[in-house]
Amino acid sequence: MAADTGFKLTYGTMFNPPEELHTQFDETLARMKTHLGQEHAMIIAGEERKSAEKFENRSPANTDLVLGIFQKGTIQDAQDAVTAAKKAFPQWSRTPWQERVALVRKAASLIDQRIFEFGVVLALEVGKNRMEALGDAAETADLFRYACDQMEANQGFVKEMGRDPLTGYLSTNFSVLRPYGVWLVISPFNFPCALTGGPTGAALVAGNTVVMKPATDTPWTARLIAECLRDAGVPDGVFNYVTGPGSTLGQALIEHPDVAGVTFTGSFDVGMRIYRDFGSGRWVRPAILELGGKNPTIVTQHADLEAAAIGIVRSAFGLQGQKCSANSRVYIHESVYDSLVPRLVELTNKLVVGDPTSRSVYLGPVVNKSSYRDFQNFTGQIAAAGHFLTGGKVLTGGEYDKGYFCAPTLAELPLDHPLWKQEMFVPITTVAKFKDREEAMRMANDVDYGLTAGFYGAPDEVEWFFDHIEAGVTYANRPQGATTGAWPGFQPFGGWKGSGSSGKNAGGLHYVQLYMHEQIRTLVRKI
Ligand SMILES: NC(=O)c1ccc[n+]([C@@H]2O[C@H](COP(=O)([O-])OP(=O)(O)OC[C@H]3O[C@@H](n4cnc5c(N)ncnc54)[C@H](O)[C@@H]3O)[C@@H](O)[C@H]2O)c1
Ligand SMILES: N[C@@H](CCC=O)C(=O)O
Repeated sequence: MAADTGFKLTYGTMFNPPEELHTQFDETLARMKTHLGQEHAMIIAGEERKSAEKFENRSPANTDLVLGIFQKGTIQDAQDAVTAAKKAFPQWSRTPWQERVALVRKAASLIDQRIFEFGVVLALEVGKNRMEALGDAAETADLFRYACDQMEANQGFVKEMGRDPLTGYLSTNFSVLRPYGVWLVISPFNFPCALTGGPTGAALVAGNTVVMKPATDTPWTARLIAECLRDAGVPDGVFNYVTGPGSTLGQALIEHPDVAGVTFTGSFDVGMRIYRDFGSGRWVRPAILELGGKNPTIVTQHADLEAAAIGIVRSAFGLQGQKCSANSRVYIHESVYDSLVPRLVELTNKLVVGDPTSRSVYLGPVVNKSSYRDFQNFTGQIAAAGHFLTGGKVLTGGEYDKGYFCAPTLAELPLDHPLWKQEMFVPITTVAKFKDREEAMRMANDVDYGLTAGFYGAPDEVEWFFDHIEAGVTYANRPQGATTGAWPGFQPFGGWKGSGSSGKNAGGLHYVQLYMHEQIRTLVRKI
């Protein structure tokens, strides 16, 4: 991104982008706004596929605005997509891994070339602010490249093992990682680029063929990924893009016996159901599940409170609290509570809420009416049991009346309230004080989730935090985000406990291997 400026966009660097990036975003937005509302087909076996029923993709910032018309894919479409992927598998899996790497790298470059188009689509259909939107697209290209780098660093995962200590024979052994077959990728609305593209890139590089199904709220971003793969020259049928409801199309894909593996990213409840349904096949198949979070931050009396305040507010309210990594619980040492909380409130009150494509806006709308109602329900519960430090209301009047806008909300709540353990996925964060850090750690770990966690304290407290916290991605003393903002190759992303099934993080050293099973090849020759 903006190579001539030397700027590398990550979620850590996105707060100070070069001016050129804004200019290009604005130009692309103006151009794209003139032809919204077009119809987009699915792609099955390399062909554009339309279905009888359609659905509208509307902007959550302005529900009058129809962004595009998408296909309500049927069970037949699901079957056709799996058939196409199955047919393409033998040739793709036998394509030398170096050629697969070259094609996926080319697709990554095409994402880079279209990055502002991706950014505009992500801002319009998800409601991401422009930097979050561009970040999601840039992360996707880097996830593609990271999977390619891993294939190369491991020479395609063909490794010679020990030779058997036999007399009169030469017995060689090789470990070879090989693809499974048809891989299903089901993605959530909140990172429709990285969480559709990341698993797809890894699955393809490994030699699987793919069926990708995005969330109903975010079909457009996934269509752009499909176009980049197609335009890079990935053969017909190797990837297939279908759109439609999870409960029908998604379920049909999960139940299809020819699907060899799945990566599902989404809520705990849907993920666990998929895990059980997928487990009812004829044999055990790999299911990579990336699920929800209830991410804590602990602030001790030795913390840099300004760094803590900035990091917490960024992670609590970035993307309207709709990140699996969002900082939804904050535990603060009682001696610094009265210093830190007013600063959290002050920074929260400065956040601009509005049209996510506007440069000054930090919080766009929540994604749909259901999330808007969730916010009203949760704030109702908080009003009854605790109290708001700031926020607590949906926003109305003017442009707010057309979309799903909510005030970023900080609240105090009794520690035995169920909302301390439930993922809310809206811009609400609860804060509480603690007396000693062991108590804070107990509370931090006392949830079913274990995705990300943050800590602010003295350097000699940091190892204690890392050693005791139960989470897959952990950050200490980080103003760029207390619990959010992982980047491939820097902070591979994945969860423990109810937050993830594989124990290996995306964009990391052990990820692409999840898309392959091992074959040991022993060859004996008499000598
Ligand atoms: N751990 C992670 O890396 C990670 C990342 C992003 C989001 N998430 C989680 O995702 C959730 C938010 O996303 P969401 O609201 O889109 O999640 P969701 O669970 O409602 O939906 C996720 C996907 O599953 C599909 N789906 C729904 N029912 C299905 C079924 N029966 N069969 C097959 N597919 C089905 C949906 O259409 C969508 O594509 C949050 O819980 C968040 O924490 C986790
Ligand atoms: N990878 C993102 C979160 C993705 C989940 O929603 C982060 O690190 O903040």
